[in-house]
Amino acid sequence: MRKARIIKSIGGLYELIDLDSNDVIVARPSGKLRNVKLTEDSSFLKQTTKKTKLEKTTMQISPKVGDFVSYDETDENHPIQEIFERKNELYRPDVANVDQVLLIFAAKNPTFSFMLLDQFLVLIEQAKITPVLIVTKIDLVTNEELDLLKEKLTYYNKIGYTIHYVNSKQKIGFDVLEDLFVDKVSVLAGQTGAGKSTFLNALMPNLELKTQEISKALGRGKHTTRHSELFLFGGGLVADTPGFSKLELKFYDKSDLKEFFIEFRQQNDLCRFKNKCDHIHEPGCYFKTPGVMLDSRYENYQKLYEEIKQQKEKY
Ligand SMILES: Nc1nc2c(ncn2[C@@H]2O[C@H](COP(=O)(O)OP(=O)(O)OP(=O)(O)O)[C@@H](O)[C@H]2O)c(=O)[nH]1
Ligand SMILES: [Zn+2]
Repeated sequence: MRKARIIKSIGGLYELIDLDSNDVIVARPSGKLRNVKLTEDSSFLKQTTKKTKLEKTTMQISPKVGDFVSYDETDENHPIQEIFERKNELYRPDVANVDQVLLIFAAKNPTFSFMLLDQFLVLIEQAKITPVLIVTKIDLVTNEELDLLKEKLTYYNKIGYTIHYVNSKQKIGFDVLEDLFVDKVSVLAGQTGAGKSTFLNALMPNLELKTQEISKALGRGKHTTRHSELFLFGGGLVADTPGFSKLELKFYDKSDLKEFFIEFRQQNDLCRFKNKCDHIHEPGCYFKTPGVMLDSRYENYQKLYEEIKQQKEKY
């Protein structure tokens, strides 16, 4: 039995990369595949069996792109035997075990929106993936405007997010990005026109991806199915379609939102109400102290909280 990762699924067949040899293998799922062990902390399990007591459970899932699997190398069909536990999974694109979402945001054209950023971050945190913010088109703003933007974004550095600033046209800011993709599965996200494909193109000379593959890599091909694919890129893998195109926040309870604003999680002990606090109306809540949170970030939290509350009241 050998270990591999699925990079493509085509009509019941799978393309795998063998983890030891790096060979590309074509495989079928085997009849035995039905039983897959998922452990307690699998997000998949949590969603489906929220209220029941979680035990090591056996259930049927089908292989998908990004999955780590074992396959039988002695059989010519290379049947997939087992799918290993997923650390996370996305549905659009349909990829498991994503390491990072590269959030592509333009400094200008389209206008930088902090609300959009905070919404993206909630969704990415909810999916248990690491976001990396790439601010593109820094050549389109004045130095003063860029400094102002950077100053605000320092807050996001402070709470633990990585940010890079680039001009993809003149390839400025790319020297530190050489290892960005190495050994990772990446999904790009960002508004239309934010500069996703130009960014990948600017990385291309070092990373040897052909132009054709880039347009394919960003879903410019004729995708009629929901199939997805991972491309070798920069020593790692990149999903063929951008993620999080729909920015719909789904929450059962408004109190769940605070889990995905990471500063609440990190500094929870500083709020004297601890877990009982939604950091909204509670007088004396630490996070309402001026200067603790970036103003726009706290306001966006309040707005999103209200939105969830109102959605719920409709039903
Ligand atoms: N000046 C400048 N223009 C840029 C930069 N990055 C991208 N652009 C331009 O912005 C426009 C949109 O860039 P794309 O790379 O096509 O954006 P995208 O995110 O792939 O867009 P969609 O495919 O619609 O999702 C193009 O005209 C690019 O030339 C940059 O760093 N500086
Ligand atoms: Zn509080």
